Amino acid sequence: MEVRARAPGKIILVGEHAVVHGSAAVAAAIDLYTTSSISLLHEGEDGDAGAVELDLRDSDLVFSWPCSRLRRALGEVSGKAGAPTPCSPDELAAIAKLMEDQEIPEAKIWLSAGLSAFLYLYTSILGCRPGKAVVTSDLPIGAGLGSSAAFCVSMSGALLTAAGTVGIGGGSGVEEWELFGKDDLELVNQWAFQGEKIIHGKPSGIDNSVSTFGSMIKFKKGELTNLKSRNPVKMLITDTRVGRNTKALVAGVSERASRHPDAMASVFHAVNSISEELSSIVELAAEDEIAITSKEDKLAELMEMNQGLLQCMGVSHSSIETVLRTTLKYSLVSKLTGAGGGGCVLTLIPTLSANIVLEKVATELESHGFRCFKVEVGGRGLQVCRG
Ligand SMILES: Nc1ncnc2c1ncn2[C@@H]1O[C@H](COP(=O)(O)OP(=O)(O)OP(=O)(O)O)[C@@H](O)[C@H]1O
Ligand SMILES: C[C@@](O)(CCO)CC(=O)[O-]
Ligand SMILES: [Mg+2]
Repeated sequence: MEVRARAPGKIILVGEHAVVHGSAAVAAAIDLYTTSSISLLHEGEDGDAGAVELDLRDSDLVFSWPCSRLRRALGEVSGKAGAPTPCSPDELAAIAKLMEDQEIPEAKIWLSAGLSAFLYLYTSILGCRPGKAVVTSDLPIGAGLGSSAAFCVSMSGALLTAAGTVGIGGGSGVEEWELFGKDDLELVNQWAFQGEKIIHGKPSGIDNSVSTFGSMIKFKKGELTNLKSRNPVKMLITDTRVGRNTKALVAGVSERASRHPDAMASVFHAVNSISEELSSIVELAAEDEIAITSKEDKLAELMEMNQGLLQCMGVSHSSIETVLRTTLKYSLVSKLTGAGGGGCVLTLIPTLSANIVLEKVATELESHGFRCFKVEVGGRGLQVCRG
């Protein structure tokens, strides 16, 4: 039987990078998903132990590891029902060796981090038994919208469901997306975090948490607060199409922080204040204590301040600056989202802004070779379907 799980990408409204260093950040799920499916296969009758296959549909690439090869490299891992054990350096080294068997095209070498996270999650949860995973995604990969987290959350959700560790009903025979209970979501989130560690190095956990639980959240030092938002914010997203890598950008900010500890501590402190203020504005607006236009003016100013501090951290990019300058011509405020260094930029769309302005700004941005799209913010997290 096939199990499918889908997990959303995210935007970070304020607080990226500083959140890795203990500041608060605010993030929200978006309506673009990564879907992972798992089908368990039977071992062959002629002593053939079968294989673990990963089909990355969007990249048109299929990877396969014979189970006998996995057992030789990783030992007799039997799969684990409970909380995850972090991937040890020895296990990581064995997984890196298994990557060498695969022919990853040079232009897609960045996929190896995702493949390593997959092998860790698959073998840790299901052991070295044969099976087939298929992944598709609406998200641009490596562009700041949490593609790595959506990959790890959807894969962990599908694997744990296939293992029978987390549960949804037997299914009504009609294909429909179902939600997990809170304890099951917590478990999926813990596994996804371990996968994110393989891809990001030192993740804060904000991306996998918002992808798992959905909605809009404040996140600080592993603690998550749900932010009720009655009038969801509207955002235009511009993908600069400049490739970047979250692991390298996070490491770069940490290096800057060790070169200038006092100055960077002040930057992180300022970001924390911005995130705290933004989350209380979102909550006040939900209770009708503040008018929508006043809320949007404040959000815009806080996002602008956060962008300045992200420049201080060294994670802006000339393509991001081009988006900022272009949207400012139309009195719209923007900031990078996710790890920066290229990738995606958010532009706050005020409720009263005219469609014609949006069309003009999007046309001008696209004339620079960027790609613009609108997203719904604050929707559902992980969902599962037994096909
Ligand atoms: N659908 C997918 N299939 C395979 N690998 C994926 C997929 N989505 C993400 N990945 C892995 O995650 C990596 C991108 O993660 P990275 O953290 O750098 O960017 P992001 O998650 O899109 O942005 P951010 O972390 O800033 O939100 C890819 O290089 C790949 O290894
Ligand atoms: C840059 C970062 O803050 C967000 C990436 O979406 C990294 C993290 O928190 O893990
Ligand atoms: Mg990521």
